[in-house]
Parts: sequence; structure tokens; C-alpha cells
Amino acid sequence: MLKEVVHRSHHLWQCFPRHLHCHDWSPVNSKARSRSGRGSVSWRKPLFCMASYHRDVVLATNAVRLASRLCQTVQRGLLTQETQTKSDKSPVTVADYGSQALVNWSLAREFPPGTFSMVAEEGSEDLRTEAGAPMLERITQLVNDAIASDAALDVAPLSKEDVLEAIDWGNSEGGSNGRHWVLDPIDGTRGFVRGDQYAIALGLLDNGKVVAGVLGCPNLPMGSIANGIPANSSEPVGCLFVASLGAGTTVEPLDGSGEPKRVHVSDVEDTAIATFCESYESAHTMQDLTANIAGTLGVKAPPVRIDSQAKYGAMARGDAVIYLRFPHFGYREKIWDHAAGAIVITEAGGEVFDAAGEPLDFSRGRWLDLDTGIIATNKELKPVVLSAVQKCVKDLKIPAKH
Ligand SMILES: Nc1ncnc2c1ncn2[C@@H]1O[C@H](COP(=O)(O)OS(=O)(=O)O)[C@@H](OP(=O)(O)O)[C@H]1O
Ligand SMILES: [Mg+2]
Ligand SMILES: [Mg+2]
Ligand SMILES: [Mg+2]
Repeated sequence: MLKEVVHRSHHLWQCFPRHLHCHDWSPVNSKARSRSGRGSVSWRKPLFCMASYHRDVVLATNAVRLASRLCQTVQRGLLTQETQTKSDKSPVTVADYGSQALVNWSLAREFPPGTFSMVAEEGSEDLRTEAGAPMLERITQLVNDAIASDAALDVAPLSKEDVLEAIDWGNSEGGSNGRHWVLDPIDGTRGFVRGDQYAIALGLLDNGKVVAGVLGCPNLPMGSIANGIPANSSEPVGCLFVASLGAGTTVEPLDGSGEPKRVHVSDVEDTAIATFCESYESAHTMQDLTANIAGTLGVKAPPVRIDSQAKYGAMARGDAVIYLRFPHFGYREKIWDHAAGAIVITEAGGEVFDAAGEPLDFSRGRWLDLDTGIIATNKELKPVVLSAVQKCVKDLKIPAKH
């Protein structure tokens, strides 16, 4: 079956106009136009784009929207048997696997055979065991339901083997040459399980540099979260952030009900009125260190703590001025936890760097080797934030590289 898909994808690719210009491509497969009335991923016509990655951005947006639907369905009624614990003790759910299978399947069919490379978080090993069989059954059903709900996808259902295979298309090592997609199918799984924030994070590397990023944040309010996330608010929820090199960052409703709007990081230059955001989970960042850095900077507001790369999206539109992330000793960052988020910030005018002040290097494979920590802020505040970080990190006596 997947062979068929790949074969057909080659055909699709051959039919696709190669040298698209921004204005040439504005597919609309909305509910209103669909033959069956099933609705489809609401295709967008971006306001800001750069010709070379425009097609990738459109494909990535559609894939993320499709996966978001699956995640929303699962989060509404998550059952305990739909969650497993991985060997590193972190949780993984049917939605992490389902989202990865859908994004991989949806993108791979658009590229010529042998040219699709994906670096993604999950692998199918645990699903291939006897204990994993019920989960695989459920994931296959969720994936097929999501595909069937989209009128633009007129394909036969995937088998369990197809789903396993699609998940494993994410096993690329990435690197500094060529094009590699980078996917976190659910970033912030702990938040997802808790019923809080999470993100479907899809980036694209070209010769080691992040050139495009799409963040689907199904639970993030469209309005500012500078003062935290209001409970029981009537605010519309569900944001899609899209960025590509030289083309800026936009935000729009994830459900396709509104137009993309360009966003920019905060222009606050006075740290006394700056806000900062960080991981919700204290196990993921040294919150005592970040409190110390914030204190050194004279930041008065309490931290905005939310799960996942939704933080990067929130920062890109100015909800927070500074992002601080300092994992506990020994933790090694992975590229899918930051690729999409980093370009969403940089294209919104911000900077993302490590404690040495260097930009993140996504060219070294699946891992993100960096000096201590990840920091983001606007260009004006970078020197003062970096200096506070370096002072506090030195006081903490963290080994320079870990
Ligand atoms: N011990 C430890 N230290 C630091 N980071 C860790 C750690 N364990 C996991 N992770 C990674 O954190 C990802 C979740 O993103 P955040 O830390 O920003 O969000 S939050 O902690 O859920 O609030 C999370 O991403 P997902 O696994 O995709 O949920 C992990 O990759
Ligand atoms: Mg995980
Ligand atoms: Mg993650
Ligand atoms: Mg994940």
C-alpha cells in the first residue's frame, strides 16, 4: 500500500509546477467547496512568503493541521491505556504516534521517492511488540479517521504495517547537507496528557539551517497570554504559527477561520517591565536558576510557565519578552524540540542563542549540541540578558559543556 502511495506521490510531484511564485498558489479546499461536505484541511494563502520555500510551507501547514485534528480528538477523551512510558521515562501516547504517522505520510507523498528525509521523535519499536498491539490498532484507526475526515485526501485506508512504516520514515539522521524535515509530533506530551498546552512542531532544514517552521498549538488562545492562560475564557483557542526564511512569521487560527497576520517579538527594552516564559515542568528547566537570572535583570513579573514550543509562538507575538531554558545537568537537547520554534522567533525579529551567545546549530544530526541553556529575546535586550545569564551560570558552577 505505501509503495502505491510513494509511486503516486512521484506522479503528483511530476504534475506540480516547480517554480511557483507566491501569488500563483492559493489552493482552497474549504468545507464550502468540498464535494462530500466532509471538510478538509483549510489551505491557506499566505500574506508573506518567499518563493523558494513556499510550497514546503503550504505542505507543512496542511500536514500540521491534519495532525492537530487527530491530537484534539485524542486529548478530548484520553484513556490511561493510550499512554506508555518510554525507556527515558517520558510519556508517549497514541496521539504522538498518530500525529507522526500522519505528518510523515502526508509529506512523503508529495516528494519524489528517495528524496524525503525526516528527523522525528518517535519510533515504532514498542508498537511492534505484543504489548503494543492494542495501541497500534487504535493509532491506525485514528490515522484513518483523520484521513477520511479530509475531503482533499481521497485514498484507501492505511494498514497497521503502513502506519508503522510511516512512523519510521522519521528515522533520518539529518545533518549539514541537503533538505531534512524535523518533526516533534507532540511537543509537551506531559502538557498534552494534563489537558494543557502542547504543539505539533514541524521544521525544515536546508544544508543545516532552519528555513521553515510551522507550529500548531491547539490549546493556545489567539489573544495574549502575557498574564497567564485565563481559565474558562471565551477567547478563541488554537493558533498556527508559520515562518520561513526572509518571509517573516504569521499567526492565524488553527481551524482556518481567519487570515494570517504578521507578528513581531516585543520591543520592550526595559527589563523591569519585561516578562519571561519557561517550561511548566520543573524537571525540564532549573527554575531556581531562571529565577536568579530574572532577579539579576530586575524582571518583576512572575514567569509565564507553559508546556512545549507554544512558548516560542507566544514569544514571537510579544506575549513574553524573554525565554529561558536550562535543563538539569546531563540532559541533551534534540533538534525537534527547537527547530520550528527557533525560526518562528527569528523571523519575528527575535534572537535564539545559547549561554555563549551563539545561535543554535541544527546541522549536527538528531542532537542539538550547545553551550549551557537556550535563551530567546529581542535584539535590543540580547546583550543584557546574555550578561545576566553568564553571571548566574558562572555562580552556579555548571560545567561549560555538558
Ligand atoms: N529532563 C528533561 N530536561 C529537559 N527537557 C526535557 C527533559 N525530559 C524531556 N524533555 C523535553 O522537554 C520537552 C517539553 O518541552 P518543555 O520542556 O519546553 O515543556 S514542558 O516541560 O512540558 O513545560 C519534551 O518534549 P516532548 O517529549 O516532545 O514532550 C522533551 O523533549
Ligand atoms: Mg517525548
Ligand atoms: Mg518535544
Ligand atoms: Mg514529542
